[in-house]
Amino acid sequence: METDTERSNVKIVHGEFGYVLEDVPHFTDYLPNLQTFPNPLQDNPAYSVVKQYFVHHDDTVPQKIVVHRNSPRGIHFRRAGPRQKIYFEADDVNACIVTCGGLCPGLNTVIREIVCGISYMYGVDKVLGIQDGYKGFYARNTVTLTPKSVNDIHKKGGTILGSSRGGHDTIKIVDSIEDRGINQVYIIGGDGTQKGASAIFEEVQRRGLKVAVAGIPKTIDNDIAVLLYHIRVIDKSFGFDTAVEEAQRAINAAHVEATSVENGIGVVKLMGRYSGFIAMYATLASRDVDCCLIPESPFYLEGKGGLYEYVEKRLKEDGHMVLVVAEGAGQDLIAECMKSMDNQDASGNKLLLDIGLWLSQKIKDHFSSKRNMVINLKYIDPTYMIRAIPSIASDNVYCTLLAQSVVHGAMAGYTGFTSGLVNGRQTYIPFYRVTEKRNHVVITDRMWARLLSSTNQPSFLSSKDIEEAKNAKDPIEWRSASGKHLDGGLPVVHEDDNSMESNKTETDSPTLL
Ligand SMILES: Nc1ncnc2c1ncn2[C@@H]1O[C@H](COP(=O)(O)OP(=O)(O)O)[C@@H](O)[C@H]1O
Ligand SMILES: O=P(O)(O)OC[C@H]1O[C@](O)(COP(=O)(O)O)[C@@H](O)[C@@H]1O
Ligand SMILES: [Mg+2]
Repeated sequence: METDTERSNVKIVHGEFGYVLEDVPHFTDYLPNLQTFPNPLQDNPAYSVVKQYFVHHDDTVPQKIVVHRNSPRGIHFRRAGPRQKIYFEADDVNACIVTCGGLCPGLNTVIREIVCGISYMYGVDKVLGIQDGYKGFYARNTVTLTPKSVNDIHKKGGTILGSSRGGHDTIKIVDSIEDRGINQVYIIGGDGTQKGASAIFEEVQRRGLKVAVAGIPKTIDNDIAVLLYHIRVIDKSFGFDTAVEEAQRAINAAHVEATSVENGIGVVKLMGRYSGFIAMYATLASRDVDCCLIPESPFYLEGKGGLYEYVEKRLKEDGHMVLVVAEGAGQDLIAECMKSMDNQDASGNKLLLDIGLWLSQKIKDHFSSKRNMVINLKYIDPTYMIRAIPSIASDNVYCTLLAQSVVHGAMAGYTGFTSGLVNGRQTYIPFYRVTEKRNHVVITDRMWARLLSSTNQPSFLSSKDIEEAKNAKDPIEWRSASGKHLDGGLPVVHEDDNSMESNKTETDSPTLL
């Protein structure tokens, strides 16, 4: 892995008492003597009562908010928001928006708010929608987006622009950007998309183009990492709250089914290829779940402390149970039973075997053949229903903040950045921080302990596992040390420095997500 000093476009500013600013690239880094313009917001009636129109050039947001008396001030990110000087005149802006990867509630809200924000705040009226993801740059027509055409789209699920996996061809994409005279590119997508955005930015910079490339992080799985020394930076991604809310309906149905019959078991599969955040938060929110299984925490079926034993205990005590399983959980167990296919989708993501169906069948077989018990198991797979709905109110507000922030950043000449919420403040984060690793539930962290104490389920960890997890250099990826790779079977790359520090800080991190 590239270190910070080897990376291009790394802008680190050091200050007193261990203050560090991880700054984002700006046009002026590679295009000197650009003309600037006064920000039209100062004449905008919406801002007329705001005491301070513009973000102070020195405003930064700390990544770490729990500090000790003598600890250094640590890493900061540039605060998002309108700047006094901007690098585009309204008539010169030719913006485009693209959505890539899997669906996520809130995509249309982000599109709407970029179009409305850039139009109402900056007077820009040329915004193109790129259809069907990255490949749309060179293989599809574009659509014109206006505040009128996007007015109601936040009420619909999905993305009005369409999306896709695969098809990222940096050269063809940047050729298309140049040919169309586009000078602001807004890219909405997950971890793969942000990697693609970073490649586009590098190529744009190499060609010396005055084109702002800005990302808006999207992931229903909450697996966009933005890790600094193993501490999560972005609080959460949009659509996540909606997904957790919608998952409650499936869990509730499973609970009703399970409580209505003798020895009822409700199994609900939720999305989460590599990260079990939706399953974890849906479980914590619901209180009807007796067991939550996620990719980060290994489990086993047979014997003492195993899943079968726990299911039997719950049935004997309560007469029913509800089990939530994230789609990436237990893949090592299925692979032992079935010939692993090792297939990938067009973007290179591993195609998973269906844990929900497999586990349901295993439980049925166990109780009928080995325990001679009659059970009634109902399996619910609401995964695509959850991500196809429009976003709920809190996510809509969040999408608006992300969209307006990203527009302010691009107008101010920042580029190669993703907008993100850090400790409740909107910030600009350099691409390389978003693309380094995936975000995972840290099972040595307090949040997973909270879940275990809420469901009262076994941890399924042996004392050897616990020791390994606690002593792992990287608490997020400890399973890889024991040969169980979370990230699609690929070896996980570790950051070697600061790992001891990370052990301490991650455990103390109060961040919910
Ligand atoms: N390492 C990469 N470099 C460039 N583009 C990538 C990379 N990984 C994924 N992409 C592109 O990003 C898009 C979305 O990626 P995908 O993994 O499907 O979804 P998501 O961004 O939601 O994780 C696809 O068009 C894919 O080709
Ligand atoms: O849309 P597909 O190709 O069926 O893939 C399903 C995957 O998409 C997701 O919903 C979102 O994944 P991305 O954020 O990587 O696009 C995952 O939870 C799920 O594993
Ligand atoms: Mg992804």
